[in-house]
Amino acid sequence: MDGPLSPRESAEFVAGKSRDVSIDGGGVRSVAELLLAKASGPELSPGGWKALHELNPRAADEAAVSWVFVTDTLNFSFWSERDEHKCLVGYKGKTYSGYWSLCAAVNRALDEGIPITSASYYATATLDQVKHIFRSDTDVPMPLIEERHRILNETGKILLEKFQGSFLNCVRKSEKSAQKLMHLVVESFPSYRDVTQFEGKRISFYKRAQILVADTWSVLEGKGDGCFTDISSITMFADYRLPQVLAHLGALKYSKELLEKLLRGEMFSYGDRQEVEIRGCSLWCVELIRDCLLELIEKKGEKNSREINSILLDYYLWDYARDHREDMKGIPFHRTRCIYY
Ligand SMILES: Nc1nc2c(c(CN[C@H]3C=C[C@H](O)[C@@H]3O)cn2[C@@H]2O[C@H](COP(=O)(O)O)[C@@H](O)[C@H]2O)c(=O)[nH]1
Repeated sequence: MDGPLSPRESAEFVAGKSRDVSIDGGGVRSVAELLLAKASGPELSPGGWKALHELNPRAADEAAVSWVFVTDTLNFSFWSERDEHKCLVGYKGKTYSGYWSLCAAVNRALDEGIPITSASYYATATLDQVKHIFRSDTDVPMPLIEERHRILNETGKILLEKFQGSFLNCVRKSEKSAQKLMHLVVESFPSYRDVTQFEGKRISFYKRAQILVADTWSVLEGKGDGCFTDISSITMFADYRLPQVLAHLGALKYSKELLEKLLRGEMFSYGDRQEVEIRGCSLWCVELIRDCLLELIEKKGEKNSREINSILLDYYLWDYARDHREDMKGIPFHRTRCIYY
């Protein structure tokens, strides 16, 4: 059987048939103009991954790559039923929520001498050990902790069997191709298989596999084993924050019916038509924003020394969503509980 459409093909296909989500051309342009002002700044450069985020590894060695692998293996579903009542992790005097609570818990475990980034540890870690590592400072635990335990054991066992326990070995098998690495990850690790159906076609968004490739590129600073020749073929990562920020910025529009469902906080199942439309249109929207931004840079005559790609746009927009949480309160995010994003 043929594989699913690629994330980019899937997004174009979904956007072309979407009923409840649409992309606003004017909004796309205004986001591109917002990004143009940042095009030569640190936020839109690969170095921003380390410079702007204190929890990310400083090094570019095997341990740092292992850190990226374990965090991106668990990089899903942090939203809480009530935003004022959520999992929080205190680390080195700061309190972290959402995705950053995961990273803070990983760093806290390492400081406590727990080898959470070693496959030989997490392949057989018990549920109690995993609950301890990802413990919350509030009475709200990290969501899906049992699934996180199962995925850690499954992924650790496969990494030991197929790649001698080192994700860097998996990276090296990709021969510096981002696409080869993405497909090797999806073929090897079941929890990364973010694939569903839409209008009779098998489609993929591969959100965690793509962000894993992107974060590997970032932690290795685009050099050596991380010098992927086709890194710009990786698309944005179809999570639940990017749609929210794209709607907030006017680039994504929801039908009245869908907006009312979102505002009621209704749950969506992974693969529901409207959930797929939100993810697919968001992904396609960022592709259009990138195209528009590259045109604006061209027109400005600015020789853009660095290539702007969808990864850097995604990172920027995700960080923007974090920094503008208050302004975005009125724009809901879609609530799906799953292990894929
Ligand atoms: N599209 C996209 N989705 C991303 C990320 C990241 C973390 N990357 C950062 C790390 C280093 C880089 O510099 C990035 O700044 C997490 N997520 C997703 O968001 C959701 C969590 O959100 P909240 O509940 O607010 O913490 C959840 O689905 C998670 O999988 C990203 O970059 N892009």
